[in-house]
Amino acid sequence: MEEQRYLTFALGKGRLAKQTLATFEKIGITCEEMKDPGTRKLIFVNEDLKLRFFLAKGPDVPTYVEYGAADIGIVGEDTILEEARNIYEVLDLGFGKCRMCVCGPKESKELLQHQELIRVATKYPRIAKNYFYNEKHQTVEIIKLNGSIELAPIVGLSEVIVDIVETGSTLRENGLEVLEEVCPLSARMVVNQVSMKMEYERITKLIGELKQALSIEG
Ligand SMILES: Nc1ncnc2c1ncn2[C@@H]1O[C@H](COP(=O)(O)OP(=O)(O)OP(=O)(O)O)[C@@H](O)[C@H]1O
Ligand SMILES: O=P(O)(O)OC[C@H]1O[C@H](OP(=O)(O)OP(=O)(O)O)[C@H](O)[C@@H]1O
Repeated sequence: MEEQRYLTFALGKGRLAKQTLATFEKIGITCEEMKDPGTRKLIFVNEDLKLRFFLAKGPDVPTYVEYGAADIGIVGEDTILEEARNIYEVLDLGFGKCRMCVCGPKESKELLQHQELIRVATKYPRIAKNYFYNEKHQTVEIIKLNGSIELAPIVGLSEVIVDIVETGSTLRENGLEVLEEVCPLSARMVVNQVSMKMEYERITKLIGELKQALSIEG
């Protein structure tokens, strides 16, 4: 019998990692070594199940999956939209829920309503551009930042931001508010296009098990 090849998973390192591992545990996929917070190891193997896991920066997950270095990835919908890679999005895992929003001081609401040429600071230039240009047909100046986005309107770098809102506490503590909602977000499973064909049975079985464990309909 032909030996089964390893299925490789790329998992986002940050906020989603813990829940992703907990979800896999529910369907009997464990990787104890990976849970060691002190480890500097980057890749983990489950010999029995013929699975490999690695942790990567969120925005790199779709890249690994597109090139086939990973068969499967778990990453936020925001990252999938921003990276726009050729990959299949196969499952909404239902955790990591948050919203992509246009935020700012309440005075900026009027600037949005009057379609003024405003500055928009964001870590997500593609999502921001799509929202303002294709959905709202508003010309804006997009300024790319890499973090602490809420600072931008406070220090006068931009009139608004496009950023993730979860509890809303970062906005509240900085005197900002949600002005418009761009889209809801959650963690997704993505699959390499060739792997989907070559490993169809294993991957669809995995999707079925995850759906059952997470009580996802359909
Ligand atoms: N409050 C939140 N802030 C940011 N992301 C959140 C939040 N709640 C859920 N998420 C989801 O979790 C994913 C991972 O978030 P995380 O902050 O760990 O990664 P990142 O923003 O890509 O990394 P980094 O903070 O290292 O730049 C996001 O892409 C998003 O889908
Ligand atoms: O609505 P909340 O629950 O307050 O969460 C939203 C905040 O969390 C994220 O920032 P993160 O902590 O990832 O830091 P960063 O801004 O440096 O990316 C996001 O960019 C918001 O700033």
